[in-house]
Amino acid sequence: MEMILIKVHGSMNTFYMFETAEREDFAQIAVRLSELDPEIDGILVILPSSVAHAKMRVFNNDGSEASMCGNGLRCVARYVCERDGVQEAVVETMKASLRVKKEETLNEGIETYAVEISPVSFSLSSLPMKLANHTEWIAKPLPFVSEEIPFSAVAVPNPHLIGIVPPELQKDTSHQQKWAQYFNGTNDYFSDGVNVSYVTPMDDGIFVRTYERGVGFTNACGTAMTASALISCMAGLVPYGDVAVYNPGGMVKCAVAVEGDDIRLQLTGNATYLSTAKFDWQGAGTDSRILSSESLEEQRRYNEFIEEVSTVSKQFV
Ligand SMILES: N[C@H](CCC[C@H](N)C(=O)O)C(=O)O
Repeated sequence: MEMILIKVHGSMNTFYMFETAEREDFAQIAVRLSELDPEIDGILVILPSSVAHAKMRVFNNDGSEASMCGNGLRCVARYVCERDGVQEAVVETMKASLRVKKEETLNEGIETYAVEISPVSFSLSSLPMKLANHTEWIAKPLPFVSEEIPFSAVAVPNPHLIGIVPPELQKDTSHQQKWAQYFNGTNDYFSDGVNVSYVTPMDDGIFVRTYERGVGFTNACGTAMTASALISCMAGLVPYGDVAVYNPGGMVKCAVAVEGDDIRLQLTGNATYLSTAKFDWQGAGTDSRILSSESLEEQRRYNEFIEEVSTVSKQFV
């Protein structure tokens, strides 16, 4: 079966994206494509929806399905808005139908979209995370990991464990890698794994590096950056409102608003198309191949953008 794929990225978190009808083998397609193209972090599947303009399903490189993907949703938002000739749309995801909209470009020539990140829950059962005698864990060290790093557990709705760390733990990623690999293997705390982010306050925002469940270290994780912005506002590290979040793949803006129990999060950033590809899918266990691919020449502009913003994060990358 021949499929037309678009290779896309949000903050250099890179995926193959395609529109199709519901099928049972998306996990196997994700695994095969990640074998064929080591640059990708998963796949974004665009499906019909009875309640929204479209439905998005997300599969990590290891074939596991995620309930949300912030960087990916910006790319799906662009596809749906351009397909339907609209500036705003609604995209159905596993746990919620989310508002998306085209924004003024971050920089001319870079397509930019804003997406709602929701629902948000601090209840450990929503990750899930198991900690005896606790139902939440916010801004406290996990003594078995470190006495110095305040960790927070939050679902947006995919699961995130977020630590506020000094620059030294950004320059040397071995501490983050050790614990992220443990929490995504056989462990006593996260039965479904967890995305692990280390956050360091900067002059005008925060720097976030994420070890993603089902993938490993990525250039950026949209849900993680947004959750990290929320945690940083709650810790008083940055003011509520628009938070600049720097990452190895660039920079995004996360809008954080909290009124009582009402938490509203919005992620704004690029939605870049890298190339189109023809993929011959013959089913799992076969040697399905990418038959051809054609560059779309948008990356040059994004590289210039990274040059500008990476003056901040260059010290950590
Ligand atoms: N690895 C994540 C899914 C991808 C999310 C990330 N790419 C993002 O942009 O939010 C998980 O298993 O929850």
